[in-house]
Amino acid sequence: MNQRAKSKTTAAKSDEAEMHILFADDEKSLQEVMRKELPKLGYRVTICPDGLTALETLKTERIDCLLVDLHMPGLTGIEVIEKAREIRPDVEAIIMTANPDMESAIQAIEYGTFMYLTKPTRLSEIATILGRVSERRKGKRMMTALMHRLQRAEGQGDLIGSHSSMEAVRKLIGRVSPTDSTVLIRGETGCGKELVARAIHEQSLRAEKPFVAVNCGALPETLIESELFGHVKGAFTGADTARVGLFEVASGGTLFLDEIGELPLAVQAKLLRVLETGDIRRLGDNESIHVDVRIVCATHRDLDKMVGEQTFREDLMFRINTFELRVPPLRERLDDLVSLANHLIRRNRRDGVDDQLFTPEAIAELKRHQWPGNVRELANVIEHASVLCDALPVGVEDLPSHFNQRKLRDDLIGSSPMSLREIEQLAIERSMKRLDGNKKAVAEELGVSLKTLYNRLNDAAPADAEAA
Ligand SMILES: Nc1ncnc2c1ncn2[C@@H]1O[C@H](COP(=O)(O)OP(=O)(O)OP(=O)(O)O)[C@@H](O)[C@H]1O
Repeated sequence: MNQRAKSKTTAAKSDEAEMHILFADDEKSLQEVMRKELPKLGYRVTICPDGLTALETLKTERIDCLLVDLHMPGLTGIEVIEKAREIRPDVEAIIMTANPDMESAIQAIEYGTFMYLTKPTRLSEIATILGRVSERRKGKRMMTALMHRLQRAEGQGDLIGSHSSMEAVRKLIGRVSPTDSTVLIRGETGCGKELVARAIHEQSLRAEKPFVAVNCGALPETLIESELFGHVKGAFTGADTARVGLFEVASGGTLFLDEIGELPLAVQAKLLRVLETGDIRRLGDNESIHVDVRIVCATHRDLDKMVGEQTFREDLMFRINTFELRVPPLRERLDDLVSLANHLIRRNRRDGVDDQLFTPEAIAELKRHQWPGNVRELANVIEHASVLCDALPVGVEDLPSHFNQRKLRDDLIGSSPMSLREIEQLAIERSMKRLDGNKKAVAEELGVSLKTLYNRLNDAAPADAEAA
């Protein structure tokens, strides 16, 4: 075996010792070679003398990769792959044949075969190909893991809320999704504009194609153009390699331009041209490329006012607001707060009883808040609570300190008269209890220096404080 094959052997062993290969071939000598050599490459191997045995094995064993001969007794390699797709859709497949022909090669492509090899095949070549299969599987697994993490962080993408204003939003999404119209989503920060954009994409005919979101406000002005349209090598200082822009990445799908109001005027002009012609030009390129992308935009800014102030182009405004959709702020649909809070806590916690995830006091506190940061602010509050709360339901004491302070104020207003000193001691006691006696955190929460806190604790219990 050559050096390259050797290095692949090591990689396979460390990266994916468990890749299970089914080798099917009626040639005895090849069976023996594979039985001996594939384990040396770090793979598990099952040998089958014909296609039917291969199929039976596929039903009972967790096979990751098929390495099959084209012409075998019983079933051909192509037939094995075709049937394998029904049993294990994610199985990778490699065909080997001493008699290659165009028809079987085309069929192999149709069934998503990874490689069509002509015999005799060197072992080093097989080692390299299996290494690539292993890499591909690793990439797929990583992608699945990332998707899970993203879903855990962002939720399943369900649009929660049964308030009439949300029902209206849902209805509009249903109407506009199947069309290719450009949509402008308006709403305050954190109210769910991106979630609405995703819903439009998912209910559209483009659902299987990419949904690409770009925050126009988060990119430096110098980078926006190359980010959106791409650039050729050497287009500007630092452009060492060519880069594909997000318009091309989103090809066939939806491009979500978040915070469109932040786009500089020069880029607004270019965007307008792209929307009118469907053609983009990479920076530094003379050729244009036609792209088929649906545009959905969002903003929390007053674009009409910006048009009046000439910071947003009127013609672009007319182009993007073919269809407008307003997502209501959370304070206008507080009836949805409980279902949202329940949904959000389930991103982090599985324990507790479904309809008792918050105490009535905690819900009352949450409902009293004005939520300037909307659902995103609520999501942050709930995340905070889910970390602090030992066992559900979440109580007022698990909410961030400003909720507690409001509770303290209400308690004090309703209590019998107290001296200022008593009120101060009460506030300290509450914070000490809540923050497990962490004096630094207590001082921070109460907005006093650590020294002042120690003085007050000394005033209350000189002997204890000295001992501490
Ligand atoms: N109706 C909803 N149901 C469930 N989760 C929601 C809802 N609305 C918003 N969220 C959640 O709140 C967070 C903020 O939502 P999103 O990013 O869609 O808001 P946005 O309006 O696009 O924010 P920004 O203005 O900052 O871009 C996300 O975690 C999202 O999953």
